[in-house]
Amino acid sequence: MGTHINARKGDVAETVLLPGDPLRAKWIAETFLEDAICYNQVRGMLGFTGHYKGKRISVQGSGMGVPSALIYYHELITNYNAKTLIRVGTAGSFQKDIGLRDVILAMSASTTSSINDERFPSAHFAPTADFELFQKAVEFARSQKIPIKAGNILTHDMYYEDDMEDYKRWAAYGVLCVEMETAGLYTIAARQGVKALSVLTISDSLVTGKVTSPEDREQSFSDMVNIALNIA
Ligand SMILES: O=P(O)(O)O[C@H]1O[C@H](CO)[C@@H](O)[C@H]1O
Ligand SMILES: O=c1cc[nH]c(=O)[nH]1
Repeated sequence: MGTHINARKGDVAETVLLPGDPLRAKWIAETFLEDAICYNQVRGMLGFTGHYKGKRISVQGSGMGVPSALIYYHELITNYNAKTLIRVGTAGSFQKDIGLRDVILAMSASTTSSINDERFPSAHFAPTADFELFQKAVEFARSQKIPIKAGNILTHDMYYEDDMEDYKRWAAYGVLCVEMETAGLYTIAARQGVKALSVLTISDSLVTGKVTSPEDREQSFSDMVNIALNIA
């Protein structure tokens, strides 16, 4: 039914959690969802649908970077009728008071991606979170005493830069952290009239050089998943 997601129309829930890593999708489905069924294996980009507290939820890997992620966001919205898209991703800290495993809500996403240059020649669209989802996430995190920070993040096209000190330009403007998909998510959500929010966990720090393990990135960070599932 889709080029990159091969499922039947009703196989995907209206609410979809979106990690970049397909194995994080599998871990979320196996750890948090009841009766989870795998609906997609095309290119190994696993997608599952199950139930959380009685609500039908899907979780779909999206790959790394805006071009890959937009393929999955587009097919989920236009082929499978997804209405609420919540990214659950990792990010690198730009600020010294943001450390490993801290949870970040992306209110907006600055970007080095050129996806909107054609849409808005000589102008700049500001990709922004859905207010209702954002507000619910803040309320849920406070109720569970999960510390969060919220603000502008950077969606970068490159993980490895020539100058790894370049982050300081963004940090000076208060940008909290870097990842690689949210600006694409907020842009397509705005265009298609659906809700989107990115909930991120800091997996490494560009300030201190500290990193988490690959296993951590795949299989931990349950605070962000709990936030995403409970606002879904
Ligand atoms: O952990 P995920 O969701 O993949 O997100 C981050 O991790 C990847 C880079 O390691 C990029 O996709 C970036 O956005
Ligand atoms: O894109 C990303 C994701 C995690 N950490 C980074 O430094 N960059």
